Amino acid sequence: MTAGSGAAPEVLEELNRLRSSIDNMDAALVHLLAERFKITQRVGELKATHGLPPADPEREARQIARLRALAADARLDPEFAEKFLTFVVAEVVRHHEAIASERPLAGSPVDGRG
Ligand SMILES: O=C(O)C(=O)C[C@]1(C(=O)O)C=C[C@@H](O)C=C1
Repeated sequence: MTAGSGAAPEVLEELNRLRSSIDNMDAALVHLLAERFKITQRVGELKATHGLPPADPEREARQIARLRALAADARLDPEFAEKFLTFVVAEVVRHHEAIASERPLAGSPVDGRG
């Protein structure tokens, strides 16, 4: 059964209005994430070039604490905010590791500059 079938027309209109806002927010989230990944791509290249480790657990701990506080203020479940950040950062670290495995270190004989 389709959501809302059999419901009054005004209920279906309200459902459609709400869904339209959800679609806008989902689009905004995708664009925000795409911009975040563009920046982390540059971070990954910087780290790989200079031999820095892909993950920084202390930075992550500070980000989690900050996001949990922001979530609580915004009445979003802090557990959910932490899970979301952890999920995103795990993907970023995976990208960082891939970049590091492809890219020579700055100053190494194969970096093309030495
Ligand atoms: O800030 C960094 O060092 C990053 O590589 C970015 C980032 C993030 O996505 O926010 C990813 C991995 C690190 O463990 C911490 C943070």
